[in-house]
Formats: sequence, structure tokens, C-alpha cells
Amino acid sequence: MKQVSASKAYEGVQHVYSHPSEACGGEMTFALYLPPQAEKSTVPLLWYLSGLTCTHQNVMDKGEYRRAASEHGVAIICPDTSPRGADVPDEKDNWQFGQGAGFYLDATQEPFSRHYNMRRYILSELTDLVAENFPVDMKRQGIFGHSMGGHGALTFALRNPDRFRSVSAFAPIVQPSTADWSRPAFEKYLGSDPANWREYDATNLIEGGSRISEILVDQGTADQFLDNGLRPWLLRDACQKAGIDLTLNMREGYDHSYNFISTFMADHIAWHAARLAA
Ligand SMILES: N[C@@H](CCC(=O)N[C@@H](CSC=O)C(=O)NCC(=O)O)C(=O)O
Repeated sequence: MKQVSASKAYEGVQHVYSHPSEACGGEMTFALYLPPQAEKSTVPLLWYLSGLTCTHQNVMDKGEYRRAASEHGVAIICPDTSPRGADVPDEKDNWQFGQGAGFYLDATQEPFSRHYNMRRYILSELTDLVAENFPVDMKRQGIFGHSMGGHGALTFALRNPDRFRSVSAFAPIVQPSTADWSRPAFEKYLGSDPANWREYDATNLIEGGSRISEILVDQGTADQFLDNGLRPWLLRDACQKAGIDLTLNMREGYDHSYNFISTFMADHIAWHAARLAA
């Protein structure tokens, strides 16, 4: 593992590291903010999964998470959204597929399966690396994310309820198997049988019996992707039927951008921190 940068912020340190990844078949980069409390003891670990077109850097630059992370004593890790490199299959003119669009799944189809294994990368490889090298308490993990990253956070939490104590999302893709911008990617990564997509679809998982106790979602009403890509009402209906306590905040006039995310970032971190307290 190589340190790319380290910079003091709110008495903690914003780190960026890179490391070779077996799951992604190349070098990967992640950001990790350690709050000042991490100098004296282990701290809870909150995963932030970013959306389409992002690297680890977008939320670092625009998410405004460090003040709240420092106040609450929570470490925040921000992985990249896909494998990277010249040898990684890509569609350069398609922002909804390939590099920057890993959809937090393990691809089964050639030529993508060699590199596009973001689920295994995050849940196993990066998890082990972070647990071994940093003062984080792996018994106190939460997860959140935006859009494609909200999809990742919801599906990871639904499939691993013993691992993630808390889950929230900003404008998540709640049913990627039927949404305009994810269905074509699922077909390319996972093949044409929709039965193989269900484990990567939050509403399908809930309908299939996966359970977590509660979810927090914030969604802007002026989000340009609301009706075709996001459709939070599908998650609301699934949670109602399943008895999952969903708090869905429809935020008047907010769009899909980091201006929306940064506005509600501190609320989400406080929400997680309350659930990750010792
Ligand atoms: N390039 C696209 C817009 C892409 C976009 O809005 N990406 C979002 C995530 S969308 C769902 O996963 C994002 O987070 N972008 C990064 C940022 O820094 O804003 C277009 O041109 O429409």
C-alpha cells in the first residue's frame, strides 16, 4: 500500500492510498479520513460509496464530510467506483458503463469478469486491508452512498446485516434491474438472465426476504433522474410490505448534485454515529 497524500483537516487527517488489487486486477485508490479520536482509540468505520463517473475524489472535494466526521469521531472510507487502467475494458463514450460505473457487483461475463469485481474488492480485499492497517473498529461499521453508490450501500447492507449496523443513502438507485441507466450495464456485466441480477437489486432483495431494521434516504424533488433512474417510491413500497423502518425525506427543490449531498451530509453522519456508538 502506498500513501498518495495526507492532509490535516478538523484535527484529523485526510489520507489517500493506492494499492494493488487482486479483485480488480490492477492498482486501486481510496480515501480515508481519520478523525482526531483515532489517535487514542479505535473508531467506527463508515463506508461512502460514490456514484457514476466518480472516483474516490469527488466526495473528498465536494461532500463536506470532515467536520461532522471529526465531531462524531467516525472514520470515513471512500473507495473508487470501478477498476481502473488501460487494460480494463471500457466504453469511453458511455458514462453509465465501464470505468466509473462498476455498479458494486462481481461481473460474471467476459471480458468484464477479470476486473469488474467491486463487491469482492470492497467487502473482502479493501476491508481486510483497512482492518489490518488502521485504528478502526470493524464491529462498528456503517455504510452510505449516492445514486449508484446508494444502490451499493443498500445491497451490501441487505446482504450483510450482521456486518453493517447502519445504512443510509442520498438519491439511491433502488431498483437497478429495471432502471434506464443500469439495466444495460447489468446485462453486460451479469448476462441476460434477470434472475442473476436480483442479488444486486435492493427492492428485489427485500421482496426476496432480506431484512435490515431501518434505512435513511434523502431524495431531492428536482433531481433530474428521479422518475426514470431512482424511483424511491419502489423502495418505500417494498419496505412497507417488509416492515422495514424507512425514513424517506423528500427534499424540495434539490437536484442530484453534490450541492444536495453536502447539504444533508452532516445529518447522515450524525444518524450513523448514533447507531455506531459503542
Ligand atoms: N455525466 C453525466 C452526469 C453524471 C452524474 O450526475 N454523476 C453523479 C452520480 S449519478 C449516479 O450514480 C455524480 O456523482 N457525479 C460526480 C460529481 O462530482 O457531481 C451527465 O453528463 O449527465
